[in-house]
Amino acid sequence: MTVALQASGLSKRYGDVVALDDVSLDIHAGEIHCLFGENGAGKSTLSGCLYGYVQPDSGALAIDGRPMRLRSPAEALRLGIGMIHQHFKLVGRLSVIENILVGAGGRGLFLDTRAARRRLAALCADYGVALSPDAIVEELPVGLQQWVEIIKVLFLGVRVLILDEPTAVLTPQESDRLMAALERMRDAGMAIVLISHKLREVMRSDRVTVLRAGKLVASLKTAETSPEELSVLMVGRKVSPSYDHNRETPGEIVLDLSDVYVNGERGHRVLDGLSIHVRAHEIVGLAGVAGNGQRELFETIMRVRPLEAGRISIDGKDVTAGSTRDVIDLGVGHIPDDRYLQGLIGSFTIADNIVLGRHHDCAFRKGPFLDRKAISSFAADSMSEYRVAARDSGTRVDRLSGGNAQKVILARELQRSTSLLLANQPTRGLDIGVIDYVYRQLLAKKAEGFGILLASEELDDLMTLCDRIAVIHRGKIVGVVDPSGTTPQHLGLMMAGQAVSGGDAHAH
Ligand SMILES: Nc1ncnc2c1ncn2[C@@H]1O[C@H](COP(=O)(O)OP(=O)(O)OP(=O)(O)O)[C@@H](O)[C@H]1O
Repeated sequence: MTVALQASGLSKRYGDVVALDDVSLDIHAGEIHCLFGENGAGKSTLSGCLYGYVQPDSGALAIDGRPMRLRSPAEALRLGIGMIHQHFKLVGRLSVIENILVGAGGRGLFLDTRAARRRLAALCADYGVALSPDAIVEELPVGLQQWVEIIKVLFLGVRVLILDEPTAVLTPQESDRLMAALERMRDAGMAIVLISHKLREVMRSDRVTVLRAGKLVASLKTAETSPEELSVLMVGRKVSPSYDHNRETPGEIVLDLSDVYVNGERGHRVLDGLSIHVRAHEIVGLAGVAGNGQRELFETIMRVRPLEAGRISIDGKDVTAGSTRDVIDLGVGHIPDDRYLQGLIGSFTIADNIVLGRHHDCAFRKGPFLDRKAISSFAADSMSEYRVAARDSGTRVDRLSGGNAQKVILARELQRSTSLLLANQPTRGLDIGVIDYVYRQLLAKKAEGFGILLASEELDDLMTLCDRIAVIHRGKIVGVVDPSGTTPQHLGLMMAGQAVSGGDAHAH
């Protein structure tokens, strides 16, 4: 097998944090190579070094056997190395073909539009993607936007493609399609580097490299390892948990939406007569393909969006005309699906993010002033409880790894809520050890008497945790199922609007 990309002795520090510690590995052509490891283990830093985005403090790279220094991503692209990031780098208001031409033009290639359209059509046919060249990128569902990114890079003829948690934003069906496409690229001789936290994807790779605390702990042929061995290598223990599912009788209704109609920014219906309720001691799942109104539903409950019609009450109080502050004051916690847009202020410290919205709390004030000492010590306790890996609570949140940033939101929202928790994709980007922790936290809150509304594109989350699962399609609840009486396949069909189930969102 030819080595397409070779790293030797890569090390990188950020202040006191050793993000990479003397890592050497070979990436072969014709191979899907997974990078696996806990949140903060160094996967993004390593892939950044392979793509010229991060400059290592020491170590070397060789491409096709020739020593090379990658000073920038543009240089990496010129040498045939492309990367797909978690946050897409597309121009939303431009069309698919315009985005592709911008990418190609940036590399100094002249491409006439007709030839580009032909090439786009051929690539779409090859990978079975239905992408119209004139569609406006921001109007496309996330799964297709990701394909624009991928095709933009394939246009440049890359031989090494690095993908940073590409399936985190995809439905199970879309993830499957993407994995199949990566296998085709591999079969065509490309080298694929895939960062993933999902064991079922990792097990589809050819080789897996496990990182722990910046060190390479193993580089194995996937066929010769197992999910159990990988989780032991990754976190130092076996993670194949079973959860205490206390199916107590649900209590009072803590959240009640009836016949809610909401319009989006462009005047179109985003919630279309939606009704759902959640009781105390109950976790209600919300299953749906991204973009079917989940985010709008959470924002509506948080009173960020105005209602056209309908009623919302929380803990028996009508909040239809209320404000976000009113909702927070009723003890509602909200874990949003986009941690950087809605959940955190990147330039603030961990401590300031953990007490965000609670600055008036007397526990954090000394007369008219903020009690910095109290805030720091509360934040330090939260960090150890939620295992946020960072030097101290004065670290800026935009310096954290994705999973650790998510833990900061969880710490804040789980601690400040008292009755109702709204969780939208709470496990996105988390490693399996942390997911296990989050599951236990949510079940503990349920046992305490919380009502929880949980949206997740990970059907495993819903099947494991929920008492009922409501399926949302085009802004409506199209059915409610008991997780023990359904299968992921049936849920998938309901999510696509192709199957119905008995019951409505008000059924228990
Ligand atoms: N720009 C930066 N400044 C300071 N520290 C950083 C920076 N980038 C990364 N780090 C630190 O380096 C370590 C490795 O981070 P990295 O993002 O590579 O981890 P990861 O394995 O990709 O994690 P995740 O699975 O959570 O995305 C972490 O402790 C992180 O906080």
